[in-house]
Amino acid sequence: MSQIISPSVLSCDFANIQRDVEMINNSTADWFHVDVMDGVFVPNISFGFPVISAIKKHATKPLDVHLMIANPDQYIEAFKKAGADWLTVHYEACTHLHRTIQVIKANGMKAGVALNPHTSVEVLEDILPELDLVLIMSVNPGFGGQKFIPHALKRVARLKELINKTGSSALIEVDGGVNLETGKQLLEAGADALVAGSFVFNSPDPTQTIQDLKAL
Ligand SMILES: O=C(CO)[C@@H](O)[C@H](O)COP(=O)(O)O
Ligand SMILES: [Fe+2]
Repeated sequence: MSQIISPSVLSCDFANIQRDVEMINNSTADWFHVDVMDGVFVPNISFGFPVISAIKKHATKPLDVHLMIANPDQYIEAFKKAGADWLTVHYEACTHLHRTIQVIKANGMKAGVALNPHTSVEVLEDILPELDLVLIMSVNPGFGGQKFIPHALKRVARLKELINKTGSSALIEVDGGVNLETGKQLLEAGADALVAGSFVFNSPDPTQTIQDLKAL
């Protein structure tokens, strides 16, 4: 199976959101990466339910929703209603992570857990068989366009070993500073899915850039 490419709509032109959604529809991208930031868990605010619903209305591919919010439990059902297919919460934002995962799945979504750059992948060992996805942050969350933190490569390799050891079928997704160079290294380390925001949307031909990432 080739890698999953999930362009981050955080970097799209919000005045032309339908155009950018159609671009992703017509590209070789697999998912839409949708970053939700609340100004509490991360020092930035992105967008909420009306924007996600608007994206869902036009998207022909699954929405991969990355919640950078405190108390995500409060909103799980609402994200399902807005159109999330994959819902990823941060380990650092959840006190009862196991319960949160069960509730996401009970609401008919795939369940993911994101790890900040400082959080050891080993903290997920015991619940890996329950997870559909682990999102390794290769930048500190909150902003697009940041520089890739190289230790993400070792983290992906360690997580891959744990996934194999526990018999989990979780996908490894990586988010932050992904381009052709870091993307290639991440795939070699064991990543299954790459998120790319500024690299796609700041390029002269986003459709081709998505294709280039898909062809790595
Ligand atoms: O979750 C985040 C940032 O917190 C990301 O999904 C960004 O949207 C990725 O942007 P680039 O680093 O690819 O520009
Ligand atoms: Fe993200």
